[in-house]
Parts: sequence; C-alpha cells; structure tokens
Amino acid sequence: MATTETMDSAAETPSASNEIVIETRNLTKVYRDFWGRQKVRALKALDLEVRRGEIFGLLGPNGSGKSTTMKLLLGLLFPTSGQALVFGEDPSKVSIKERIGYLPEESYLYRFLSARETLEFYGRLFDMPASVRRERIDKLIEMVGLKWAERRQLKEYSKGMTRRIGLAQALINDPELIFLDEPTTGLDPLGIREMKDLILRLRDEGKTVLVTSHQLADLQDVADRIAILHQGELKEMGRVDALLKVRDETQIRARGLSDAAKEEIRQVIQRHEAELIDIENPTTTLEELFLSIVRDSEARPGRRARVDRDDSAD
Ligand SMILES: Nc1ncnc2c1ncn2[C@@H]1O[C@H](COP(=O)(O)OP(=O)(O)OP(=O)(O)O)[C@@H](O)[C@H]1O
Repeated sequence: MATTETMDSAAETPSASNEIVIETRNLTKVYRDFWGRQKVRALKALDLEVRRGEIFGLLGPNGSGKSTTMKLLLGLLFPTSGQALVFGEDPSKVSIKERIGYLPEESYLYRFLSARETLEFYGRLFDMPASVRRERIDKLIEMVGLKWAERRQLKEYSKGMTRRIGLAQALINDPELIFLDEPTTGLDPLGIREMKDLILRLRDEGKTVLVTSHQLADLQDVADRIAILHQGELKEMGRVDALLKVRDETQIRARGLSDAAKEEIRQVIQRHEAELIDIENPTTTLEELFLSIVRDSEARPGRRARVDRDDSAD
C-alpha cells in the first residue's frame, strides 16, 4: 500500500452522516470458466465503507475490478468469498432495490422511444401512480437539461444527451443510493462538466453516490473520497485533497508581485536553506481553457474567444 496515512474513514467528509450505506468485508470475486476452473481474480478482499450523503469514487484502469464491485453491490453477481452489505442487507434482497438507482456503463435504452416515453416506461415499472410519475418526469427532464428534446426519439440523441437520459432513468424512483458506472465515458469536456454538476446536485439533495471512472480528472472535483483499485486490489483510499497533497512542498500563490518582491522571496527561501522549485506564472489546464472558450463563445457568438492568457508566445 502506497501511503497508509491517507487510508482514512468517511468521518472527515463534511456532507456525510454516520450511517453506513455500503459496507464490504473481504469482498472477493473470482470468475470461473465454463468448467468451473478459476479464470480471473477480479476483486481481492475489498474492505469499504460508504456513508449516507457521500460521493464515493472508485478509480482504476480498465480491468481493475470497478464494474465487478458495482455489480456485487447491486446483487447482479455473487461474491466468491467475503460479504457486501447495502443498507445493512444482502444486495440480492428485492426490498432494497427501490432505494437504489443504477446507470450502467452502457445504457440499453429503447432507441425508438422519446425521452419522456422512456421515463414513462420506467416509472410504470416502479408502479408509480400517474400524477407522481408526471411530476417526477417533468423534474428529471428539467434537471438533466433535455426539455428542448424531450419528444425526440433517442436514436437522434448525441452521446451526451444519451448519458443524461440514462441518468434521469436511474433516478426515476427517487433513489437514496445511486450507482454511476463511468458516467462521463464518451462525453466532451462540456458534457463532463455538466455530468459532474448533476452529480454534485444529487449530493445537495442528500443522495449517496458511488461513481466509477478510469480518470482521476473525472472524480477529482466531485468525489468526497476515492478508492483506487489496481488488478482487483485496493491500493489507496481517502479524501481526494489529502491523497493529492504533496507533503513536503509548499505552494504560495500571489497576484501583483513586483520583480523586487519576487527577488526578496527568493532570498527568504535561500536564507532558510530551502529549495526554490519555481516562481512562475501558473498555467491553466487544457480542460479549463476549453471550457472558458466555450463559455466566451456562447456569450459572444461569432467572435474570436477572449480568454485571459499571455499571448507573448504566439
Ligand atoms: N464475466 C466475466 N468473466 C470472466 N472475467 C471477467 C468477467 N467480467 C470481468 N472479468 C474480468 O475481471 C477483471 C475486472 O473486470 P471489471 O469489468 O470489473 O473491471 P473494470 O475496472 O470495471 O474495467 P473497465 O474500466 O474496463 O470497465 C478483468 O480482468 C475482466 O477481464
């Protein structure tokens, strides 16, 4: 394990309560082939606790065991050994299903239905009375920003729109606990930001969210805590800011410093026998640059983007 220091509990998550919603103990899954021979050890002795109100991220490369964990928690797979509990119950128990929403990695929605018809269909599956159903569908379509396309067939939807209607479908039963498997797959930076904002909105509503991704950037600014999986093993777990903190370095950011002041800072660092790593203008990320260009272009259509940057290198 890389740094045990960061293997913390959920107690530090401000929005979370003390109630444990998901718990796994020694959870292990071995896939077997047709003859019952051991094929892949997909998950090895996973111990996790997720509390009510948390956004918990499962991060790991392809094949690290994220979907397997999610399917075990949904009762779609049975563990080889160990135990998973959801709301303190065995995940295969039917009575907990109505408290759970699930967005699979690939949504299998009927292409010839409109967004409204799709949600209508799933609302009926949950036996929701017509008036509750209508109210809920209106709210969800508004929430995922698809009001303008609600009567169009899903076959005409872009990837981003399909992902958003998938999320609305996962929320039709107003679940307390939501599983999102790679919700940002195939989305452009704007779509990713919108999906992240939707996830944050779910937390504001008091929901508990378990979300998987193979990219840290997708989880970094939404997840309260993350677990990092590699080849079925838990490698790290903790608050995102704590995991990313470089402990023996100090960063100072200032605006409007003169050259003389910068020189003075250099000398202070030298006097304290510390090493100056850099004293440069910070750069933004490509994602932030792209988002600010899109926002600027929406505000001033047809004009070249006006973003705050140093053009001297052009
Ligand atoms: N039904 C199955 N039968 C055999 N092996 C499987 C099965 N499902 C998954 N695996 C294997 O188990 C391991 C973990 O797979 P899993 O789908 O849980 O990973 P993941 O982290 O979700 O990956 P991805 O990001 O690609 O979705 C992989 O080696 C995978 O090939």
